[in-house]
Amino acid sequence: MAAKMYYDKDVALTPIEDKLIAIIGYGSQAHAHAQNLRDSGLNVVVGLRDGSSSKAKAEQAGLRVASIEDAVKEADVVMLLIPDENQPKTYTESIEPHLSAGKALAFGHGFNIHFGRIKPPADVDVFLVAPKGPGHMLRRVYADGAGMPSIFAVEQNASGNAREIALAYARGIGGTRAGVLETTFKEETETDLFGEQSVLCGGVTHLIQAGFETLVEAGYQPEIAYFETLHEVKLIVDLIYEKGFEGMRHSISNTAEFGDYVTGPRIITADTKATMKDVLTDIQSGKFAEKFIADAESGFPYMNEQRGKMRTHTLEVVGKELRDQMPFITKKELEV
Ligand SMILES: NC(=O)C1=CN([C@@H]2O[C@H](COP(=O)(O)OP(=O)(O)OC[C@H]3O[C@@H](n4cnc5c(N)ncnc54)[C@H](OP(=O)(O)O)[C@@H]3O)[C@@H](O)[C@H]2O)C=CC1
Ligand SMILES: CC[C@](O)(C(C)=O)C(=O)O
Ligand SMILES: [Mg+2]
Ligand SMILES: [Mg+2]
Repeated sequence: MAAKMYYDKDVALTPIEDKLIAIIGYGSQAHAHAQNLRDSGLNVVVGLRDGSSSKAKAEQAGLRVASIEDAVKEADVVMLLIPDENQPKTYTESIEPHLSAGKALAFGHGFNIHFGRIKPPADVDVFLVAPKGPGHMLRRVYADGAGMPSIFAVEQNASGNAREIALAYARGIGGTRAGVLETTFKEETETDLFGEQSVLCGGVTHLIQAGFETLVEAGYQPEIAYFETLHEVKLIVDLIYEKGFEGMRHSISNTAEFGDYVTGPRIITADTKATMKDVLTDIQSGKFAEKFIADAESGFPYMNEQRGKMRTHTLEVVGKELRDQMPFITKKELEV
C-alpha cells in the first residue's frame, strides 16, 4: 500500500499559529527551521547557550534570541536542534526543569529518544520532524519557493493534538511543499543512519575517493581525476534527482550507459550489499550508536583523526584550487 503523503493542501498551520516555537541551537538545521518557520508567519524564539557565537547571526537574521532556559519556559513547542551527542546533557540541565505539562518537545532526528538517552515526562507531547536533507539546503530551497521532503513521527501524544502540531510544523518549514509522510522514531532513526553511512555520505565519499586515487596512482593528472570522479558526480546526480535513472541514462552516451551496466555490478557487488546488511544490523542493535557516543565522550579522537587525514589529501587540496576558479560554485556562502 502506498504511503499517505501530505502536501500543503492537506495541512493547516492553525495548530501552531498561536504557539511560540523555541528552536534550540542555531546550526545547520536550526537556522533553517527558525528562518523558515518565521517566514511562514509563525512565532519563533531561538534558545542559545551563554556566550554563543551564533547569537549575532540569529539576531542579524531578524530572530529573537533568549537563553535556552528562558526560551523553554516561554515556548509551547521546543525543537532541540543541537548535535545528537550533546543533547542529553543540555536536555537534563536546561530543558527538562522547564518543560511543564502541555508543552511539546520536538526533534529533527530520533536518535536520543530511540536509543533511550532522553526520557521526557509523560505529560508532554514528543514528536519529530526530519527534513530529508542538509539544513543549509532546507533554507535554500525554502527561500527559492520550493520545499524539502520531510518525515514526522509522534512518540507521545499527551495533548491529543501532537500529530496535528507535528504536521503543521512540517508545513512551517516548507516540508509539505514537497511531500511529508508519517513514520516512527525507530524507522526514522534507523533509515537515516543507514542512508547517511551507506549511500549519501559514507558510500558516496568513499566511492569518489577510491575512483580518484585509482586514477592518480595510475599516473593520470589529479585535476582530470577530480573533474571525472567528483565534480561530474553532481551533474550526473542532478539528472537522476530530476528524471530518475532512465532520464540520466538518456543524457549520457551509449558507451557510458553500456559501461554502467557492465561495470557497476563489478564495483557494487553482492559482497557490498551483504556489508550493507551488516551495517544495518549494527544500527538496529545500537552497536553503531554506542561506538559514536564513546568517541564523542572521549573528545572524538577517531573522528578528528579522519578529519585531519582528509584535509591534506590531494583530492581536497586540488579540489579547493579548482573550485576557487569557479566562482559560480562557491558564490552561495553557507550562512551559519
Ligand atoms: N545537519 C543536518 O542537516 C541534519 C541534522 N539533523 C539533526 O538535527 C540535529 C542538529 O544537527 P545539526 O544541525 O547538524 O547540528 P549543528 O552541529 O549544526 O549544531 C550547532 C548548534 O548547536 C549548538 N550547540 C552545540 N553544542 C551545544 C551544547 N552543548 N549546548 C548548547 N548548544 C550547543 C551550537 O551552539 P553555538 O551556536 O553556541 O556554538 C550551534 O548553534 C541533530 O539531531 C541532527 O541529527 C537532521 C537532519 C539533517
Ligand atoms: C545525510 C546526513 C543527514 O542525515 C542529513 C543531512 O539528512 C545528517 O544527519 O546530517
Ligand atoms: Mg542524519
Ligand atoms: Mg538525514
